[in-house]
Amino acid sequence: MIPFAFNFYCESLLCEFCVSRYMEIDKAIRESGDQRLKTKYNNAIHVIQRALALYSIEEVAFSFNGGKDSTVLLHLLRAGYFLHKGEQSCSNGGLTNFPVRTIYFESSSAFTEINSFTYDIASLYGVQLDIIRTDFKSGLEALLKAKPIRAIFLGVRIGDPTAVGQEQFSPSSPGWPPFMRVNPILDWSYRDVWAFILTCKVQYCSLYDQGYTSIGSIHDTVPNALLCISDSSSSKEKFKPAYLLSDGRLERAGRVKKISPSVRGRSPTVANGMDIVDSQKHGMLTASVIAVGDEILSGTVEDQLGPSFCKKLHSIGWSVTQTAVVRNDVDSVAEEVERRKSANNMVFIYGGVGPLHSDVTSAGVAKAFGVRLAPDEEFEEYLRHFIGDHCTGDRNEMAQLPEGITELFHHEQLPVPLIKCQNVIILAATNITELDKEWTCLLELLGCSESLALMEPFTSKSLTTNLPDVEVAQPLSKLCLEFPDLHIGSYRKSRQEILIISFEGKDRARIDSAIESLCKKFRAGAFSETA
Ligand SMILES: Cc1cc2nc3c(=O)[nH]c(=O)nc-3n(C[C@H](O)[C@H](O)[C@H](O)COP(=O)(O)O)c2cc1C
Ligand SMILES: Nc1ncnc2c1ncn2[C@@H]1O[C@H](COP(=O)(O)OP(=O)(O)OP(=O)(O)O)[C@@H](O)[C@H]1O
Ligand SMILES: [Mg+2]
Repeated sequence: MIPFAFNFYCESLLCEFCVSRYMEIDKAIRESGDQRLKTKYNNAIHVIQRALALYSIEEVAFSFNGGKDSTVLLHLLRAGYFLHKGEQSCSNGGLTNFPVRTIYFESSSAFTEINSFTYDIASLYGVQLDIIRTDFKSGLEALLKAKPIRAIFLGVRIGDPTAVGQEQFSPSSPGWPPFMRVNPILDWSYRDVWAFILTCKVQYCSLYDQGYTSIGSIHDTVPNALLCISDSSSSKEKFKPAYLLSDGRLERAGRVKKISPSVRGRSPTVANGMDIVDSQKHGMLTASVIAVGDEILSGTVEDQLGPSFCKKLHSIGWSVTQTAVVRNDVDSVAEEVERRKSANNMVFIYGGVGPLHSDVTSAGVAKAFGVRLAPDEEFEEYLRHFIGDHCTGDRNEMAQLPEGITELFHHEQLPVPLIKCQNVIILAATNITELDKEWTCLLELLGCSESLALMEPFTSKSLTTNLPDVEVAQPLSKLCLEFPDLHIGSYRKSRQEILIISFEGKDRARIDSAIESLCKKFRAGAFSETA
C-alpha cells in the first residue's frame, strides 16, 4: 500500500514515482494473461482518451461514490489521463493530485462504510471531492451553472437499469441539465469489474466482502442472498464476498425494489392507489394510450391507431384518460410510461417496435420500470420463425425485452406474441388492419383476465340547444359536480351551429336524472334530445 504521505514527496521529487504510481494499473493489466480484461481495459481507456481529446480538463468531471464500478473508473481515469498526457505532464509536476474534478453526492441514507471509503480513497489518491448534498438533478444544475463542465464520467454498466438506451457517449436526458454522460465501462460485465479489481489489487469498499454486490442506499440494499453461507449454529447470517457471485446478472438481487408508499403491498396493476379489482367493483377501469413516433409529431404521418384504439377500449367499457404522442427517444418513452402506468389500470403503447435505431419502445418501458433489457429466448424463437435466422446473432436487439416483468401472450393468428410488462402492453401494430387483428387476439387472450376485463359498456345521450354558451355555462358546471360519475361534455360543430351537450356513463337512470335536472333549470323546450 502506498502511504498517504506520499503525496507530499511527490510534489517536489516526482517523475519516476509518479509514472510508476499512475502506470501500475496499466502494467498489471498488460502483465495479466486475461485477454478479455485487456480488451475491456483498452476500450475503456480509448473512451477516456477520446473524451479528454474532445473536452478540456476543466470541462470534465467524474461522478464518484465509492461503489465498485466508480472505483474501477477512478483507476481507469488515472491511467487514461496519464496515457493521454504522456510523461510530459509528469515533468511539469502536474500529476500529483488527481486532475479531474470529482463530484460526490453525499446522502444521509448512504452506508457509513461507503462514505468513509469514498473519503479515504479521495485522500489516498489526491482526489479533491466536490461534495453535493442535494438531489442529483438540482446538484448538477447548480454545478453546471458554476463550472464550465460539459462532460461527466460515470461508472454505469449495461446491466444497470439506468443504462437502458445509453451509449458510451450519451447526452443527459431531457429535463436534466445539458451535459455529455461518458460511460467508459458501459460494456463491462460484473465479472469484468471484479477481474479488474482483483488483478490490479486495488482497494474496494468493505461492504463487498460482506455479501453486498451492488450498493444503493441503506433503505434499499441488503447483502445478496445468493452469497449467504447458511450456518444453522449461528443466529447471524454470513456471506461470501461479492467477487464470488457466479452469475453477474443477479448482481442486484440485494437491491430491494423501490416501491412508492401508495403502491406498497398492492398488485402491480394499480391506478390512483386503487387496484384493478377495486376499480372493477366501482365499474371504472382506466387506460392510457401512447403512440411513439417522431413522424407523427412532425405531421408527416397521421396517427390513425390512437382514435381507433380509444373506440375499442370504450366499447368494452374502459375509460381512456389520456392519449399521448412521444418522440422515438428512450427517455421520452420512459417518462410518459412512468407517469401513465401508476395513474391507470393499463397503458397501451405502439410505434417504435422493431430492430431499427428508432425502435426504442421496449427500452423506454424497461427504463420506466427500472429494469434492464435482456435477451428473451422465447421471443427470439418466435422472431426466428417469423423473420428467419438472419435476425438472430450476438445482439438481436429485437429479442431484448424488459427483464423480469415481461409476459408473452401467443395467439395463433399473430406471428409474434403480444408483450405485456406488468400493466403496460406493447403493440406491434403499424396500421388499422393489424390493430384490429391484435385487438381481437388481445380480447381472446386477456378478455377474461383482470388485465383487460370486459366492463359494462358506456351508454350516452345528447341534447341540443339554441341557448348561448354564457347562459348554459354555470348550470352545466354545477351539474358536473352533482353527477361526478358521468362525463358531461359540450361542443359545437361550428361557432354558428347549435350547442350539443353529451352525457355518458354506465347507468342510464343517472343520465336521465342529470338531463332532467338540467332541463328544470331552464324554460320548457330549451333542450331537445337527439337520436
Ligand atoms: C452525474 C449523474 C448524472 C446523471 N444523469 C442522468 C440523466 O441524464 N438522466 C437520467 O435519467 N438519470 C441521470 N442520473 C441518475 C441515474 O441514472 C440514476 O437514477 C441514479 O444514479 C440513481 O440510481 P439508483 O436508482 O440505482 O440509486 C444521473 C446521475 C448522476 C450521478
Ligand atoms: N451518490 C453518488 N455520487 C456520485 N456519483 C454517483 C452516486 N451514485 C451513483 N453515482 C454514479 O453512478 C454510477 C452508477 O452507480 P451504481 O450504483 O450503479 O454503481 P456503483 O455505485 O459504482 O457500484 P455498485 O453497482 O456496486 O453500487 C456510479 O459509478 C457513479 O459514477
Ligand atoms: Mg452504487
